[in-house]
Amino acid sequence: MASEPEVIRDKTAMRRWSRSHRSKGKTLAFVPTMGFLHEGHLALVRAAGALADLTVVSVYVNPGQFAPSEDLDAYPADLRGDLHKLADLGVHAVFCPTNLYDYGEGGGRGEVQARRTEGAVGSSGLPVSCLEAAAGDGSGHETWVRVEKLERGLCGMSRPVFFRGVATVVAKLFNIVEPDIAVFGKKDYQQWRIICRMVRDLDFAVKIIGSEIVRESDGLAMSSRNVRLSPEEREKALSIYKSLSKAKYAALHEQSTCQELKSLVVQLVTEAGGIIDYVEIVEQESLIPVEEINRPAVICIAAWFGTVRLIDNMEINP
Ligand SMILES: Nc1ncnc2c1ncn2[C@@H]1O[C@H](COP(=O)(O)OP(=O)(O)OP(=O)(O)O)[C@@H](O)[C@H]1O
Ligand SMILES: CC(C)(CO)[C@@H](O)C(=O)[O-]
Ligand code: BAL
Repeated sequence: MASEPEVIRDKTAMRRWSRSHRSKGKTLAFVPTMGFLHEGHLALVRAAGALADLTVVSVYVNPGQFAPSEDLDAYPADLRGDLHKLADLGVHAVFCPTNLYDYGEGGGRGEVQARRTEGAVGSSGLPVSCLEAAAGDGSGHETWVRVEKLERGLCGMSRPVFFRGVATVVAKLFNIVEPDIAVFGKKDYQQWRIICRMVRDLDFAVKIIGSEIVRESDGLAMSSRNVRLSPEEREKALSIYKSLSKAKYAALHEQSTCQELKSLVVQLVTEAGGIIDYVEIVEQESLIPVEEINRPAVICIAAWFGTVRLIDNMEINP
């Protein structure tokens, strides 16, 4: 039986753990997560395990990437279950920080929720996340990492504080864990590209690996949020995978235009009962919208089923 991972809650202790192993010449692979782990996460952990001597997984639901109107308080959690799964995979340390932001976090998600303000823009006119809402607008944390162009489109349109929150917390986690390698899922395609760009632009000494999307046997992309779908919504949500697959086929075999491909996805998901947030076809690296698929592209979607917003994508390599 694999030994239990060390559970580290304090950021100074995490850095100490990492440095003590690195000083002995060990390499470290890191998988940041928000917990409630499923096979998609575990695939990243296995990939990480094959790439370095030691694997660290973080479990942290980051208030800095949720707007007050979003689903921070509804985000599922099961730390005990997560630790069992990670022990089975031989993970060495699990970082569940309680003091990542030294202020404003108080009792965690409950306290953030209790002091939450409405909307995503504070009195200063600047975007406000649940982290700022909890600390009092304008006080506490004020340094944000922004990947300015890549964060604008796709999920950045409807989640205005999301990517600055993700880039900032990942920068903090990299500074604390000091990994050699970090693994991200391509399910969150824009997030993966943003982290690659941040690492390049800010010279983080971390190699970023993008890991393929893991799907349920019927094609639905695994996501912690799937647990919040009713059985009927779960069935309807399959339209995402089905429509992306049809669009990819049409792109490769029927010379359809991007407009036709996007309309096809919108139509199939809407007919199934989903509410479209966006459907876009973009270049794989720059995420710039394309009119024609004559170079590597990716078709990205976000859609609501009931109160659950799901994202998915499919790469198209002509
Ligand atoms: N189905 C999947 N396939 C591959 N990677 C995944 C999958 N689901 C999540 N990941 C990756 O796991 C990491 C942690 O993601 P996170 O904890 O937010 O899980 P999640 O399932 O994406 O949750 P949600 O979408 O509900 O926020 C991210 O790099 C994400 O891309
Ligand atoms: C990368 C991440 C752990 C940052 O909070 C989160 O956005 C996620 O789980 O994808
Ligand atoms: N997987 C991305 C985390 C989020 O949606 O907040």
